[in-house]
Amino acid sequence: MNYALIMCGGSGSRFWPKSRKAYPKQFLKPLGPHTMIQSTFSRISNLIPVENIYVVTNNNYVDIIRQQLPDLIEDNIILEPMQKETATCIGYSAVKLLKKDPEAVMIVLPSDHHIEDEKEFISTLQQALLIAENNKALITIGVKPTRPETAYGYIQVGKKIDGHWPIDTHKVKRFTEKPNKEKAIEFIKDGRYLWNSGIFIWKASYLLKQYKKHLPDMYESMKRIRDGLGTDEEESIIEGEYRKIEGISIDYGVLEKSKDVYVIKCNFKWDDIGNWTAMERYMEKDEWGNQVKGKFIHMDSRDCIICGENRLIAAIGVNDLIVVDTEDVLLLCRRERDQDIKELLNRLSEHVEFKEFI
Ligand SMILES: Nc1nc2c(ncn2[C@@H]2O[C@H](COP(=O)(O)OP(=O)(O)OP(=O)(O)O)[C@@H](O)[C@H]2O)c(=O)[nH]1
Ligand SMILES: O=P(O)(O)O[C@H]1O[C@H](CO)[C@@H](O)[C@H](O)[C@@H]1O
Repeated sequence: MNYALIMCGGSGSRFWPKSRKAYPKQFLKPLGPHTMIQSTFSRISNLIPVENIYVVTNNNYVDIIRQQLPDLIEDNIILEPMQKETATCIGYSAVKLLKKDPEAVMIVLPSDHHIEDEKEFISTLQQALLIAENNKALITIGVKPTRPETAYGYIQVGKKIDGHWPIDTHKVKRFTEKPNKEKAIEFIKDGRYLWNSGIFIWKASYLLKQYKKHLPDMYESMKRIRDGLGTDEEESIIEGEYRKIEGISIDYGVLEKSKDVYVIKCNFKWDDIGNWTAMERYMEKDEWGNQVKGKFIHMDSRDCIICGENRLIAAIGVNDLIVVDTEDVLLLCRRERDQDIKELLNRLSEHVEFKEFI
């Protein structure tokens, strides 16, 4: 059977200070009337019946999820004892699904994507499910790149698959997660690369075989978790294994290493609302190139992203700044350094007196 797994345990640090550890970006509405997790859930429920939609998260977010997704089945919340990156949350979820259904095919979805043309999205995933069900394939959805973004994975597209696959599918020649700027520019010039959308389709059993090969320690942990499911020690076994696991993302852990990765190019509009500069694609520019939400007055200030709340933001002669104002935190960041917000939060966490602001 087919299942959807929505990953919803991240803290959205690059979207700080609007996104906070206690209330991360997937629960916010940066682009419209619904929160990002609500849009993700309603989009996929057009393909996967609600009984088969799962959300993997941790205890911090359960109440928000229940409140924001009233249609999500209570038992379909998979709880991680701590955050250990995407390979861990996907592997653990695969083990849980396999316990219920040894033939489970899973669609893995982040909860912070913006997608337009939902019909095309559903139709692409439908075809991908058919391929994954019948082949030893890790399928990714690829996006035509438009800029040398360093926050994404890059897929070098290889040979087209001949045979009876229901949609144009290519072998992935090489997968490079988050290249540096130089490499990203090279990939864009080359023209044979796609971005990795972060949406994956595979058989849960086949994915775990790949863990055995490429993440053997994690695989052993997953086996012990599997054996513990349904026993009195289930909770403590899961927690113990999670403590031991060295967290890694699915991209570095499996996709960069595996020889069985395939890509389907998407024909729907896709975006990752991962950081503040993502907002520039959705905010109008004034004649100075400033993009403004909230109350803003300026003299001679250009190309700034301004996100205010209640206070008036006033600027004189500043350029290329991201300004995000909230009730208790004001962020000032040069535009090209917005990925560094993650590092800033690491530094914040070293100061006990600033803990409440994370
Ligand atoms: N359950 C679970 N979800 C995760 C984990 N890490 C990331 N996610 C989710 O996976 C998706 C993609 O992750 P990222 O874009 O890296 O999101 P993030 O970690 O919240 O954001 P940054 O802190 O800015 O990197 C988001 O929907 C996250 O909520 C994890 O360890 N467990
Ligand atoms: O967790 P991150 O940092 O958002 O990166 C993941 O998602 C990107 C697309 O959103 C992908 O491009 C990456 O390859 C990766 O899967």
